[in-house]
Amino acid sequence: MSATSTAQVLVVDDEPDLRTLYELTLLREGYRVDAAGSVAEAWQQLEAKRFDAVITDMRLPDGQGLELLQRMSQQQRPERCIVMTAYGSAENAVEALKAGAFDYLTKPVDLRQFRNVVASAIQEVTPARGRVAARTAAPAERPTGGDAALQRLVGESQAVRAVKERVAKVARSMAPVLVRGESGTGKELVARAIHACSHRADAPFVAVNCSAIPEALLEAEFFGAKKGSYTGSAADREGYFQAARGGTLFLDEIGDLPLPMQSKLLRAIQERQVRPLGSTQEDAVDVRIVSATHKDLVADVQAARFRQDLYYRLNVIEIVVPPLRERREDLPRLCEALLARIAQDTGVPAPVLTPEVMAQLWAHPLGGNVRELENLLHRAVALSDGHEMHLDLEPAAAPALAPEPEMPNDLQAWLDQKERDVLVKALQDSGFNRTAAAQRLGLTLRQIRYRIARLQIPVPGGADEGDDA
Ligand SMILES: Nc1ncnc2c1ncn2[C@@H]1O[C@H](COP(=O)(O)OP(=O)(O)OP(=O)(O)O)[C@@H](O)[C@H]1O
Repeated sequence: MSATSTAQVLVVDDEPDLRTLYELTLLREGYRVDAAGSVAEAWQQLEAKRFDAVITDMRLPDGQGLELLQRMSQQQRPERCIVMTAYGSAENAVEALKAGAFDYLTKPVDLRQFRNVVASAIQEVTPARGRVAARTAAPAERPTGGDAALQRLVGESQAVRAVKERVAKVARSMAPVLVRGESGTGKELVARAIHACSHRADAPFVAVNCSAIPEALLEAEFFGAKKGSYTGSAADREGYFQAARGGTLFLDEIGDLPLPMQSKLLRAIQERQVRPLGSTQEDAVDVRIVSATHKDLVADVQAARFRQDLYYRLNVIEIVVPPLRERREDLPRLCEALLARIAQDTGVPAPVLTPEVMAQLWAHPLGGNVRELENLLHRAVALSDGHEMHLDLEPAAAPALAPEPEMPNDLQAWLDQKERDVLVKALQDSGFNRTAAAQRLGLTLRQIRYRIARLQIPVPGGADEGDDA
């Protein structure tokens, strides 16, 4: 507590009474407090010194709190910024988080919440080592567990690197994150990495698969239940929100949450309080929400299957995890990492992955993404007779030639498909040696490259890479 007691806070509000109320509340917590009544005044103070946290009202006489926030982030100011928004203006809160606010509070501000939010903002700039050390060591602020979690996300493709950079960047705020991507792409790994890179890393990470919980139990599972509040509840029990206190709550398959539960979740997020089933009291909760879906939630919102306001709340920051077919260059690294993991789990040394097996994998559609790859390798290891590995793939690794239609109604598309099928087959047969495939089809290397690029056929190394010699 001694580190936080010297923390410096700047309060920006144009209403003198409220300003005094905030100042007194913070002084009582042992912070040093300065105050400003406008954007200009706040900026003057910020130019004169550094603070640990800035708390600003949204509407100020000479501008918006958001402007202050944007200016601070442009200048890479180290202060955590908390924004106070009018009740019901979800847009403002979301805007503020997107602009880099650490957190927001809705007015009228609940002082207990106010103290909690300021404390967690200050705690995050002031880890145990003390404030000065934390500041000078800004780039190392992320705990090393975060690096390990990022490394677990194997891949050096541009797409995966972008995901990792975004994870490291967004981990620091409280803003909710929605992770989108097909099944098996690694969304949960991303969520875990966000947690591990955040200052919540020492608190729990609670993963919930929303589609796996019977509807009747959802409320009790999420918010907890008092003894006897429903049939079979023999003791008080915590919900996920309480279990994740101080940490991260990962809501997987959020698109499968039934509408009534969506409303309850929205309320819990907005009010930061949950009421266990059968209880008269609300529990204050401090959790960061990371959710994930493989669905098109925008379409679900349009079809009234998903609440728009909840979508808006969850999707403050979006991370899209690309399917494996868009980052095939990661395959060798992924295979290596997955085989190492399998070897560790089974205690059986991993068999050698031959270039033939690699070519087979490369040509396989892998619609189930990394999870499918993992299963394939598991099976291959189990079936391998020792040294070399063999894959047991479905025969139709390449799309089979379609039966000839009587009359295509789009000739070009039909021809493209034919050409694609032939090229894929020739490439596969040659182990993805483009020179050999071209020769077989009577094309030059240049011609086959052009066709591969035009038809967007995924090949090892990409269509523009050099020769396959
Ligand atoms: N980039 C990666 N590096 C290493 N392993 C990965 C990677 N992506 C996914 N995996 C592994 O693939 C499996 C599936 O990943 P994960 O559960 O995170 O996917 P998901 O997108 O959450 O899937 P679902 O939508 O089906 O829940 C896990 O065993 C995970 O460890």
